[in-house]
Amino acid sequence: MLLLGKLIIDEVVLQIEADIKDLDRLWLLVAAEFGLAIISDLLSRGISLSDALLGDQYSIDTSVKIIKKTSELNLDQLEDSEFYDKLERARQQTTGRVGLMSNILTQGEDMIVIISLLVGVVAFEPWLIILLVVSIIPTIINEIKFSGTSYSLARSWTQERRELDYLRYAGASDVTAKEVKLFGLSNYLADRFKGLSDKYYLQSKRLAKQRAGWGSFFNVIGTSAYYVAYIFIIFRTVAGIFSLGDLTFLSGSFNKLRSKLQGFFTRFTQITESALYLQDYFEFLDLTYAERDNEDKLPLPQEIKIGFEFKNIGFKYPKSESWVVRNINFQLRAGEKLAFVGENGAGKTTLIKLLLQFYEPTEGKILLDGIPIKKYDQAAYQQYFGVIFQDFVKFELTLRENIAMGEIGEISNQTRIDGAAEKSLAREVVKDLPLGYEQPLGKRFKHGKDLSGGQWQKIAIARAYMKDSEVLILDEPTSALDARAETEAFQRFIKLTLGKTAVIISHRFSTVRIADRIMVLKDGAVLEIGTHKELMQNDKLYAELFNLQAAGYQ
Ligand SMILES: Nc1ncnc2c1ncn2[C@@H]1O[C@H](COP(=O)(O)OP(=O)(O)OP(=O)(O)O)[C@@H](O)[C@H]1O
Repeated sequence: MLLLGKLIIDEVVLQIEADIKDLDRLWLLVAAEFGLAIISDLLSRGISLSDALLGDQYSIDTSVKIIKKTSELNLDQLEDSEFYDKLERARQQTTGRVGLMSNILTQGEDMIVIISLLVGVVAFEPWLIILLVVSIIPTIINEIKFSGTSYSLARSWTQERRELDYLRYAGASDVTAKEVKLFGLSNYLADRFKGLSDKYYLQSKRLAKQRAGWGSFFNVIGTSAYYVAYIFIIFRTVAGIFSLGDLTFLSGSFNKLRSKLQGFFTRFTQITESALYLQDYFEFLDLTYAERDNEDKLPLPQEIKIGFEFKNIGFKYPKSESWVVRNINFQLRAGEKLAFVGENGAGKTTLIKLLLQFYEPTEGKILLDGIPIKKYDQAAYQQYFGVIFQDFVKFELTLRENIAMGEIGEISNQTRIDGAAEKSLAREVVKDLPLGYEQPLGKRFKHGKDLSGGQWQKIAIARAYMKDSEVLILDEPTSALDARAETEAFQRFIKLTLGKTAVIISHRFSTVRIADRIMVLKDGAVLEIGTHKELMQNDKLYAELFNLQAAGYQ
């Protein structure tokens, strides 16, 4: 287009001076420039379109990959703060990294322009190239230096950024709103947020100022070089060596070349920066998990014959020095309902996590029908259990989805969902909701309806009933249920799980006494185990706690 511009100007000057005007060539040139303008516009629109589409695809793809990867990892990795840093950095890559792709394509495009312009400039005035090089080198060095530094700063702040996210959430979310208002915490949280973010702001401000300062300085050098070239071209034009067209072509080419070359090298540093960020994403995808060799895995027994046995189990959480449980020996017999009782922090939930193979015991082993549970395929083994944890998830999805999460493949099986809801007393909840099973739950989305703690719990229990699992584990499943519902829920539970193995963790002794046997944990060790009657006769901690609660009701 620059060249056509030059030719048009030269032609116009020629025609002004000519006695007999022939404008054919001029129109031809204008038509060619018009054609080029249209093509160039179409091309740039095509590029923006493909950028946008690729961007969407990329962000969908990376998000899905991150969700899948997270599910592959072991629980100890998920509970680790380093993991969260990696996840946070990877999550950031789900948006905004598309630039890398379009940047690479733009490099190709610019390369063509640069080569054409170089050829043009060299043909007219080769030494202009030296000026050009002088003008852009400082800018390149500046860019390379600062892009690395800004990446390092962003990376070293991952922890703090997570903390900022958390503070923002704590200060402004429906979940925390009640307490934040009541205890007047908003100023405290806002100040903490501001204190921390100000520190980051100061560091990044310093860097941004340096970058801008040096950038402007080097830009002045570049612009000066351009003007030296420009003045030289003007002189040559006035002297009649260059035509008016040459003047516009050369000054235009030089300017364009400078900005294109600058852009070319800046983009290189942007590409490196993007690649550094992208490296975080790949690092996350490459996270390894202690893969168990799946060879020689035994098939799970169709039916539990003997039961589970904890043999001399001791466990420390990763990165922790203290034993949470130690010297644990007990049996969970096939078909029995065993209750775990113990003070807060005694290790009840931890034993469940070990039973489910979320963690490996530090000492000892757990057997199923006499065979160490490690010998079974882990995924199949975990399918054996229907579990409701005390901190079960309240999915802000529909009621149907919330129940079906127990066995998601059966989401359309109405009989199964009805059955599960019936068993867990969740039917009463469904009846009260205007949209029934299709009712979105929670406050986050349109038409969402929040439930009471007990209603959520009934739905969570339904989730456990969705699956026809061999072993049921209920970790404080009825803590939020009213007295009548709790009794009813437990009587149903006992009836429905007749012949099935189950573990119940509860602090309510009225519930616990229904179990076949009760295991009392204290400070990570088994204090006593037996039937309600036996433990009462034992007259130790169980009897003491039972009487304490019973006395409270009198
Ligand atoms: N992921 C973890 N990492 C490190 N320590 C943990 C972790 N989870 C629990 N603990 C510690 O292990 C101990 C036992 O916790 P656990 O949840 O098993 O107790 P619990 O008997 O179920 O208590 P509660 O009745 O309060 O539910 C506690 O001291 C707790 O601090």
